[in-house]
Amino acid sequence: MRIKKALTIAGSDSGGGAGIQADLKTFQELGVFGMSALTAVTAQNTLGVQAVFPMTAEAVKRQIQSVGDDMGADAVKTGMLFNAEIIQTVAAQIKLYNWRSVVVDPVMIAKGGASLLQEEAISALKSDLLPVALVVTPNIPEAEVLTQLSIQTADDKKQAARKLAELGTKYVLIKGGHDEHTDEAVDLLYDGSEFHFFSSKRIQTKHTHGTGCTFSAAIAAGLAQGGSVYDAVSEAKRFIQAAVEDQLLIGGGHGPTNHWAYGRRKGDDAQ
Ligand SMILES: Nc1ncnc2c1ncn2[C@@H]1O[C@H](COP(=O)(O)OP(=O)(O)O)[C@@H](O)[C@H]1O
Ligand SMILES: Cc1ncc(COP(=O)(O)OP(=O)(O)O)c(N)n1
Repeated sequence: MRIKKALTIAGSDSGGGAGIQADLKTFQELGVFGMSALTAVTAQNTLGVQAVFPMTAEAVKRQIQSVGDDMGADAVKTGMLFNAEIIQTVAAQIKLYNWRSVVVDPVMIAKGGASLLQEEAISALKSDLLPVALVVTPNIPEAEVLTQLSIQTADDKKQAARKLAELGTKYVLIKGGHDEHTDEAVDLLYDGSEFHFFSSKRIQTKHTHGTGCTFSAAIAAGLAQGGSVYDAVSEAKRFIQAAVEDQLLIGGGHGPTNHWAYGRRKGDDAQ
């Protein structure tokens, strides 16, 4: 049996809801062997981020090389990268190993407001990382920062997606989790010529910690298994919907999503 493998390059969330922990749980649930290169350690729980300890760029590079030189990766996703030096190192390694199925989740700010990316690193994200991405998955505030556009309407999302595609990424997926005035959670995928909307019922809950990490990891898992971007996003949308719907109710703040829910539902459907 040749199992497919995915590498996450991201930060650690001690609370287990976001970051590397969410990514590895998602890979596991979707039948993909998960590997990791840690960019930062955060002391974090459902109440917020209490501290951030970045790794050196050299430490990040060495982890990626250990995976790349021996095991290889069928897909890669990036999450919290924290500073420009780490971003430049990660982009260079992606090029070196000629990894093509690359999902970039441009993580900037955690739900509680803590900064997970230094402001001066945004230009490196645009100039170095987005050109090597197959898919970039900003939420609305991240898309606004990256494009300097205000995003209120579906047309604004389309304009922002076009502008992001000009930076070199092949597919742009603008997530609608922050669009809280609608009853739906609508994500927009742009493939360079056409727009596709992925819509689901918005769940009224505060337990959405790690939705972005989980969603982008699920897309990477689909790509690792050889699926198209459209199919990977479709399945990731079903995965995140189930994970938000079947609440775990852990912690006193924004609790983590349920990474088991999708697999359990599929198991139930098969019976
Ligand atoms: N309350 C919700 N109900 C259903 N889906 C949601 C909800 N919140 C977020 N999502 C979905 O989770 C995914 C991640 O979106 P988002 O929360 O915008 O990302 P981030 O965590 O990066 O801010 C998207 O597919 C979005 O539509
Ligand atoms: C270590 C780490 N990485 C990323 C995030 C942000 O995760 P995200 O999925 O965007 O979820 P919220 O922070 O919005 O809940 C994080 N918090 N920690």
